Amino acid sequence: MEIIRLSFPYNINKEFPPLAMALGYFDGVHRGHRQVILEAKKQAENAGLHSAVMTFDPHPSVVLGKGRKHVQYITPLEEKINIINGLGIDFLFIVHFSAEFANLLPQEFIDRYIIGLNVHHVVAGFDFTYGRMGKGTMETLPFHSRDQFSHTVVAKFVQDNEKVSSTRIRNLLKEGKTIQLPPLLGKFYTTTGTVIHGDKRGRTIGFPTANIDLNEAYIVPPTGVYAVRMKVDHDWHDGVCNVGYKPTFNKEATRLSVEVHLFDFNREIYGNEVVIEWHPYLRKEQKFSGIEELVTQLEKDKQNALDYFEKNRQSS
Ligand SMILES: Cc1cc2nc3c(=O)[nH]c(=O)nc-3n(C[C@H](O)[C@H](O)[C@H](O)COP(=O)(O)O)c2cc1C
Ligand SMILES: Nc1ncnc2c1ncn2[C@@H]1O[C@H](COP(=O)(O)OP(=O)(O)OP(=O)(O)O)[C@@H](O)[C@H]1O
Repeated sequence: MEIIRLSFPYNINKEFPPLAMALGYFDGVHRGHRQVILEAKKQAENAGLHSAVMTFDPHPSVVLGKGRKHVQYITPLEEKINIINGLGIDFLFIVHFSAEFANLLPQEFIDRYIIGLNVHHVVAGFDFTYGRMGKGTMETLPFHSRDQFSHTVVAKFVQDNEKVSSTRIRNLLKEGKTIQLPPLLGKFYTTTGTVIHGDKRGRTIGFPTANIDLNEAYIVPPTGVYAVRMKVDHDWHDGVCNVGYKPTFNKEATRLSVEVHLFDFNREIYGNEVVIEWHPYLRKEQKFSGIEELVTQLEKDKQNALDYFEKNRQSS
């Protein structure tokens, strides 16, 4: 897949082959997004075009929102690129979303970013909008096309009678409902991070943990205990994760910690890049009266997670 970064105004001398292009922000590249992207791929195959996706970075809320500088994503740009690449797309256009770009008239956007890039077929979802204030819609697209391209509107993809959307997924994540995500996202939610040094208390209580410095571009699930899988090098391991402030030991909530206890693991992995895959939320983080009480609960957490993984291995 060839990646082309565009800003406003863009200045590239390259000529592109005729393209069938999917348009959208695509945070999460969820199952609704996949309908759109795979439709562009299908249209390209049927009409002898090259397949393309146009996405935007950063999130429009950074530019249009209330002074927000840092947005957290379901899939930060790097992961979005990897997933779209995995779908077998030929060209990925990443448009820098700036105030100037957002201010383009719908016709200007179409002339420069669609017709100007040799797009012969556009694919977008029923609710896609373009141009200043989102004034361009799938209804206005034929008019703005100047007969230079055809288009396909992808119908609403729903789950439980509700549109699958990035907003819905973000809201579930923020409520810790990680187990409800796979039917929407098409996979479990994952985040990347680096293993850092912790207080080294875990190993003394029989629960060694890997402390993870999460890549801050990801949305962090809320505090609490989760069943997780963690990828170390190329292997996945089952475990339990605590997101929180360890109130049993810390008087004040200082820095949020994310620590993972893996069941079948005793290697030194400081500095490793890992991936955490988030399975069900198990319970709230609590302040225990002492180590003994904490350890009793950790044993229960471990058993609950083991039961969950065992059950799911049987059913899959
Ligand atoms: C599955 C799991 C659940 C945990 N739950 C709590 C909790 O409810 N309250 C708490 O204070 N600490 C909790 N912890 C954090 C432990 O206190 C912590 O792992 C231990 O103090 C070791 O910390 P260290 O790795 O910084 O040395 C939990 C840790 C794990 C792995
Ligand atoms: N459930 C869906 N069914 C069909 N098309 C969809 C669906 N969700 C998004 N799309 C389309 O995919 C493209 C990318 O959409 P966008 O990035 O705005 O995602 P979204 O999930 O609708 O996000 P948000 O919740 O932020 O509105 C657009 O063309 C949009 O119309």
